[in-house]
Amino acid sequence: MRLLELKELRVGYGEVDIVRGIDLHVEENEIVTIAGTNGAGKSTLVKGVMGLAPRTSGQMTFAGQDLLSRSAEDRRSLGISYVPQVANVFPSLSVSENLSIMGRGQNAKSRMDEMFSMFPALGRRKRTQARALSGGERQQLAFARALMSQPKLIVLDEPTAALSPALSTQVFEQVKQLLSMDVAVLMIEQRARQSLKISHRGYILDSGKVAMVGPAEQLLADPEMEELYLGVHE
Ligand SMILES: Nc1ncnc2c1ncn2[C@@H]1O[C@H](COP(=O)(O)OP(=O)(O)OP(=O)(O)O)[C@@H](O)[C@H]1O
Repeated sequence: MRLLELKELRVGYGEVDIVRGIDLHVEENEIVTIAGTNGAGKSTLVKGVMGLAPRTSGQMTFAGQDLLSRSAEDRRSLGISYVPQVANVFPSLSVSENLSIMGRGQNAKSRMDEMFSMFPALGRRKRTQARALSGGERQQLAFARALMSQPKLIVLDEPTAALSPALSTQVFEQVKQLLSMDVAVLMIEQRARQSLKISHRGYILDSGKVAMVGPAEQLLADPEMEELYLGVHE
């Protein structure tokens, strides 16, 4: 089933449209990469999806329900979780506290236990303040927080941005594992090659528009893609 569907989406600040008519979709249990040039509008696009941009127009549905008319909070309640690039954990709270404040209802405790089995490093550091975690552990905590509400789609803004190549490889492995939790992933990445390798499909943005789109293996094999959009960060 088609989860997220954007048609002719435009997102802007003030007078200017940064995202200028984008069609994009994410199916259930699919990993989709958004890559492209600096300033192409990748973060602005996902802020538009999450209801965090000042001006958004076009069509946007989630599991068939209109998103544009809903608040950011309602969008999360429908089953979309967002992991921003920065400020994605509370540094002064412990690992457990970071998770428990995201949990709702009676399932919160068992969901936390699931998170600790999925991310054993967090299970070993339950009482540690988030600010004392390593970069990789902090990113795991950000994922775990986003998963607490049992979303159907998780939106990641450059999850490997501040990480070494070795830690980035670990993060990509963890993103792949999310599929086993029945979660689809929409991920912005500068490390486009690595990201496409674990994705089903990709969208390459340039100046607020989709420059290239297709199955990940097709994009990886495309000489134009190689020349224009790959290789800078790898
Ligand atoms: N809050 C804002 N107000 C006005 N303009 C903004 C705002 N945030 C971003 N922009 C502008 O929107 C354009 C696209 O930014 P955006 O962060 O979406 O690009 P990006 O593709 O995610 O880039 P990067 O890969 O560098 O993170 C940039 O020209 C940026 O200056």
